[in-house]
Amino acid sequence: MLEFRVDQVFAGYGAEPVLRDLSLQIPAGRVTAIVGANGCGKSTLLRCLARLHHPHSGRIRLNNEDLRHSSTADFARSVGFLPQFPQAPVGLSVNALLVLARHPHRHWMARWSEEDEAARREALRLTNLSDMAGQPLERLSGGQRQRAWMAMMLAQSTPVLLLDEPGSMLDPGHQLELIALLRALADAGRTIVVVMHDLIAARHADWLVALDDGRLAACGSPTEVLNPLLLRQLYGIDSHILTAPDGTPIAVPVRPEDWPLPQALPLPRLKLNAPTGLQERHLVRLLAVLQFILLLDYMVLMPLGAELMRDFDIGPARFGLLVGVYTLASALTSLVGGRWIDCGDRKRTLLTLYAGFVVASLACGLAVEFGALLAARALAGACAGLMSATMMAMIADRIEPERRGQAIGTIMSAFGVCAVIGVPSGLGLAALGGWRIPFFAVAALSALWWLRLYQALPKSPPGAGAGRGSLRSPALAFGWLLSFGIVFAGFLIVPYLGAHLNGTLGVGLRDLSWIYLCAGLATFAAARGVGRAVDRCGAARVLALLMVASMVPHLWLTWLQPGPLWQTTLVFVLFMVLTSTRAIPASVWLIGRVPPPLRGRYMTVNTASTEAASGLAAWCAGLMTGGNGALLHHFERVGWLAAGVTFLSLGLLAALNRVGAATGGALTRKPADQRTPVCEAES
Ligand SMILES: Nc1ncnc2c1ncn2[C@@H]1O[C@H](COP(=O)(O)OP(=O)(O)OP(=O)(O)O)[C@@H](O)[C@H]1O
Repeated sequence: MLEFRVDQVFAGYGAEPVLRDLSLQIPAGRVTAIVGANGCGKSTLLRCLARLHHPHSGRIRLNNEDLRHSSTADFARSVGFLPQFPQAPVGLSVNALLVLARHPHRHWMARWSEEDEAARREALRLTNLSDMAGQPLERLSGGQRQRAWMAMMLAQSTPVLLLDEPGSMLDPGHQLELIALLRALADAGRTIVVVMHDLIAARHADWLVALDDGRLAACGSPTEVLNPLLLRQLYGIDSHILTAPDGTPIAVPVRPEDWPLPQALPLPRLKLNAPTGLQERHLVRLLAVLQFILLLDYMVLMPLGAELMRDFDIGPARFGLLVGVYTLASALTSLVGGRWIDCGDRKRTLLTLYAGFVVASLACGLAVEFGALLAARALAGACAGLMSATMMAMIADRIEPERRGQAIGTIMSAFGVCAVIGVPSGLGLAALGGWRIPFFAVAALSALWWLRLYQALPKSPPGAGAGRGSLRSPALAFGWLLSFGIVFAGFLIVPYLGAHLNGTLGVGLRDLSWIYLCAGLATFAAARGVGRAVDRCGAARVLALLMVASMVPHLWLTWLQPGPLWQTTLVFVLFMVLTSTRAIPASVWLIGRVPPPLRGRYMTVNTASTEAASGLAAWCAGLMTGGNGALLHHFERVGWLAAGVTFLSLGLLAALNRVGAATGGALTRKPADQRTPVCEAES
């Protein structure tokens, strides 16, 4: 058995020594671990023991023989050295490495002996590499490669092994295997010296050598050496020393309280002013105006509710039908037309639908009886539903996920602009010339914007809509259900706001314009903020927050009794802001869960789902409120229902998020053809 003695060694790479006056003993037939902070000289000491680095002064002896005087061949047969970062030529197999390892034992003319073969097999067996013997090293993982180098050390059959961090890349199982192997080798009489950082593994050594800045800080058994004072000296850390079941000490490092926390600079935020940002902003602006016109057509009807009910002599239920038919038609055509939307160029599709919408708006203004108005609203809804889905698909095709919140926020801020400028101007026109004027105005505006889109809207990127695949996934279907719930809750109340404010709360048409103005301004500001928050904090988190908050005005507004105008305005604004901005995180969240090839069709069905929700909600609320003329009854019940549906939707969101996270993990293991078509889920 061989032991090392190191006497007053100074060693280093320049004028300043790394090892300073180092004296220590490395016992024979034992496992000795060298520990210490980065750069304290552990590898330098190991290289000195391996005769690869010569001390400036002092001496190192192996069994009383000065290393400087031992023969190279004898030393190679006695001491094996595994450096921290061993290198091998490309293509060298594990087997070839083991053949090289036997070199010191073979005469240059000698054939591969039985002894060599036995050493090779034994090395492969002990490192669990028999199956990989033919593999080139570069095809092995980091840990497998480390085991191959360990096999090389074993094949050398030297009585001394010097190992520099041999287990740094091993998994816990292979690390335990390595420790057991080192123990077995030491028990069989070999002297093992191993550099390690793992203080938990270090407890398995027989002997610890602790270096501090090139000097010996301590040596002895792990129980003697591992103590908080020494660890503080070596690493500047606090520690707890626990006792393992086998009685050995486990050092648990603890970050000292006085250490300053590292501060990382935040990543620069991606802005829309990148080269592609110009095109993106252009597209977003074009679609935002289009969204404004669609919303104007839809929203202007609601504050005209009281007037329409009086003019056509209909109750809230039939007015609910008037609102609902738009959304139901939109839902039906979205269901039927999904595949068509994905087939051709999206610009052409959008313009075709938009032409139908212009005709429908005109027909609304011209309607002389309730049936004609109903049919015109149905046509407008049918076109608008497919247009919304096409717009969302265009956004998804062209705008990166990290900027979608802002893009969709901008498009949806059209709601605020619509409430600020559109609806009050529409109502102003209605106050001057009756309810038909706003529809004529919408038709004229639509015709103008049709021309602008024809001229400026970019064509869809090649293959953007050519998606194949199945939408039949529970995860996707529940996404639609979530959209349904969110929209259903809002639209139980939204269509009756005009009637509620005007009929029940006694707000005049002029005041109504002001209230819509305030709500529009607030929504406009909030939509853009919510879009930015979505990009920064994640869509699911923002959506959950808005859903919880929106339950308050759902109840408050529907319970509200006639009172001061400021109070009505406040509740109304709160309601509009919290209810309408929920659509921003909801859309971003949904789009993010759908693989790109399925987006167009998915969003069409989603539009169908939301339109069906708004139509059904308007109809349900109409039935619940009953009453005659413009007066609503039991509107507070609608508020309770809205809050309840929001609460259930919140639960669904939480469940989907959990399932999404689990599915995301499963995606990597399932074969491609079995994958659930959910590509990303937010935490
Ligand atoms: N080839 C070299 N040339 C010059 N300086 C070197 C060389 N190798 C190591 N050093 C220096 O010697 C010092 C000790 O290095 P050494 O590799 O022995 O540290 P170590 O304790 O093994 O560190 P680690 O835990 O990070 O592996 C370091 O400051 C290092 O910069």
